[in-house]
Amino acid sequence: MKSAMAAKNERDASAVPSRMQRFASLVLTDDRDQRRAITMVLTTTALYSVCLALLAFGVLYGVFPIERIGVLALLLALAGPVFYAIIRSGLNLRFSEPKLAFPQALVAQSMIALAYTVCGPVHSATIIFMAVVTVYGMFDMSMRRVRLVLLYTLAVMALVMAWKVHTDPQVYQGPLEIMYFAMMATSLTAISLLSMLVSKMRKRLRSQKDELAQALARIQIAATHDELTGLANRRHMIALLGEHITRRSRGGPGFAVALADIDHFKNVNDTHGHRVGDEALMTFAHLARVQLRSADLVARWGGEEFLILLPETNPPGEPNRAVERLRAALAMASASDHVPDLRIAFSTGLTRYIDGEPIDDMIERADRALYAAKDAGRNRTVTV
Ligand SMILES: Nc1nc2c(ncn2[C@@H]2O[C@H](COP(=O)(O)OP(=O)(O)OP(=O)(O)O)[C@@H](O)[C@H]2O)c(=O)[nH]1
Repeated sequence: MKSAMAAKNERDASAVPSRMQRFASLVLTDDRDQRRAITMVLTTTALYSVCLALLAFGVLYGVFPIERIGVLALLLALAGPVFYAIIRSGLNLRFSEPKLAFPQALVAQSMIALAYTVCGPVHSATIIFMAVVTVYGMFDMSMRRVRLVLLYTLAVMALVMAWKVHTDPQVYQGPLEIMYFAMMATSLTAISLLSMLVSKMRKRLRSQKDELAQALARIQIAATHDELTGLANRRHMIALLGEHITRRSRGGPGFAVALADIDHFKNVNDTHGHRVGDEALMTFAHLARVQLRSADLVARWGGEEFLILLPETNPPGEPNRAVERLRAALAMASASDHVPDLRIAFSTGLTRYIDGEPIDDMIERADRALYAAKDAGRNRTVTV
């Protein structure tokens, strides 16, 4: 069996980030979205490195002279680090699309167009990289931006091809260039259409995810709150009491509970109707929120009964004062807009939590105190 010390050391070790994690934090940052953006830049940088290696290979075997590819090589070497620096510094967060997929796609297509003009006999092979860029954009660009990148690419390539046919007809032969352009336009348009479909699907998925999150939040509120008064419900209050008991067992503050029951509530319903009765319950809930301390928690325990959790804060006796403040406020306030003269009062059973006792024992004691308050003439607090 592991010693307590060994287990503690293990826990401590897992809390300290490993060297690898620290390196990843440094290079990729700890922000999830920024990490995704940087990962994309690093991937394209790797692709640019492969292109640089291919250029070096071409120069080495005399496919094209070194002076012709100088500018392209410089751009390929700079593009990745420049985008990395922009994103790593957080400058990208100022833009509407922080991943910078759109400008990166435009830069990539421009470099490929440049490669097309300098790669001599292998120029037609560079077109394939344009398809790669379009596929990349699929996951991060809106439909509008995919369309813009396509139009930009086709326009630039039409100009580049026409210019090369005119200035270097030996290598860039008119009929062949027309065929290359047609093949490129067809494949890029097809990929862009697919890209737009994916973009549409992503948008739909995102809105469904948002709707689900909202529905979940609504369900959580419905499961923990009372519909009429908006107060915590009995189930939620039991969970809150459990949390306070756990905190207390770990040396946290003590607390008291007050079980409050509206006096002669049946009369309110019988005399003025259920709707006015509901309004009276809402008035109680509203004033409880306003009059109790911010740390106090109120729940509708059932019917016209409410449970107030009163954490013990200095000075002692404060819980009782909070309840009496609520009593005084209710005595002054109209309980219903429909019956302006209607006032409601309540009786309270108040008790402190005794360390180690089960929740039910404390509630039972508060209930007994509540009955004693009713027996003693109502509209008062009995503390046990
Ligand atoms: N309008 C309304 N009435 C409710 C609701 N829940 C419970 N009640 C009513 O609350 C009344 C409770 O009546 P009783 O238990 O006899 O208590 P009481 O009339 O307040 O008498 P004491 O507690 O002895 O002062 C019943 O008439 C219930 O119908 C509710 O959500 N809305």
